[in-house]
Amino acid sequence: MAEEREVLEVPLNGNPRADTQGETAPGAIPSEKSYEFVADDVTSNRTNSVKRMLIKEYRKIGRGAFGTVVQAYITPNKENWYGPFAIKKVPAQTEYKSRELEILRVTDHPNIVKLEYFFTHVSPSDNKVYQHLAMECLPATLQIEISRYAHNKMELPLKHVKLYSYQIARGMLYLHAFGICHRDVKPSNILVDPSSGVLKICDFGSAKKLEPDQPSISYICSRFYRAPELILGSTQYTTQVDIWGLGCVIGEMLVSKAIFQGQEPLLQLREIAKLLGPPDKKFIFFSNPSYDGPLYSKPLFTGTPQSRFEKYFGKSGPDGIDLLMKVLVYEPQTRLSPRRILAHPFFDDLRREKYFFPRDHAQPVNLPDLFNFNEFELQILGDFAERVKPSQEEHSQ
Ligand SMILES: Nc1ncnc2c1ncn2[C@@H]1O[C@H](COP(=O)(O)OP(=O)(O)OP(=O)(O)O)[C@@H](O)[C@H]1O
Repeated sequence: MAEEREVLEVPLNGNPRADTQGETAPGAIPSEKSYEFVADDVTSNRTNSVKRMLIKEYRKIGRGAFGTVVQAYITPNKENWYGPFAIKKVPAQTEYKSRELEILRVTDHPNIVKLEYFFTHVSPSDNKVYQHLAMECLPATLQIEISRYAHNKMELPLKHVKLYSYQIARGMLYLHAFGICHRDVKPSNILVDPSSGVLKICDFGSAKKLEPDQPSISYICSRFYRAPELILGSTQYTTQVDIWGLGCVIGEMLVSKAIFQGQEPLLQLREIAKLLGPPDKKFIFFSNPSYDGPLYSKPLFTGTPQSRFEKYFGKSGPDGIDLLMKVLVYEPQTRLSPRRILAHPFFDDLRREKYFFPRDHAQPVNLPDLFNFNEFELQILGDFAERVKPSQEEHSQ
């Protein structure tokens, strides 16, 4: 999947070359305090070449359950600095290969974070070996972006919701075509550049290539974003668990808070039933024949699910409500597929108008390229390609 590309040598204060797509612009190395070390076996993910490199780490930009993420620059000769990168450090696995590295090595897509280098290094603080994944660095996560608006008692503008939702779905179209299920879709695992509108899915630490008829553990995914079949304990789930996560993320962008906030794992299903209505007994049985938890079979609201969706997500308009009602569906096989999501009228604005207003910008900015599909994506889209792409007329506006 990943194309071989020429190694990128970006001069420290120079402009990145025009063909440096995916490489972060260098800028000047910050003068703040840094931690430096030499790594002997830095592999370039683009060329597979292995070099001894000097790494300069600046600041911690993320912390997860398993490791930390730092901003860093890398050089083979102290003259040409590459970066900034986000280096994710996780304890090196000795007994089995890291799935995150395996997946990032083969993925190559505008909406999937790009791995540039990887290496192992012994941490001086605990003498343990850590795997280092040096990825392109984006300025924010969707969680940060949502909370910036919420802080000012605002919600993300609808155009931004569309722009971000579309790119998540496009990333999923690509991943799911390979059977890769992310399994931890949530706003803090979605990177964004709010000034350009570019979005990339990150954190493949829980991801797995699902094989038909092979069971997978159900205890994955952060609680608020877990698909109903995972809550019920299904071990035969599909990549559609990510589509549920996408629905939760779209809802969260609209209302500035997680839409299903179960205080305990099984109460999560109750939160879902408050919007969707009671889950069907057949669905529960198919998800897990030995499920013996609460069924929430009594309606928790009066009126129709449609009226609930309208009440929760009225801001998204009829198209947004229609999309959410087709994504937040109990039965995974009925949930929309990524290509049907991309073709949904909710995204027609993106096909019609080529600009958006980033936060705090009075002037419009061009949308990132949302329709530069490669041959592989066109193949997966099939007949849908014409519905997803802007029509020639719209394009020339
Ligand atoms: N490429 C990147 N660019 C900028 N920030 C990043 C990047 N990758 C990760 N981060 C930051 O680091 C945080 C943690 O990264 P990541 O989710 O990959 O680690 P994790 O240990 O799996 O975390 P968790 O346990 O929360 O899922 C992200 O939420 C984000 O804030």
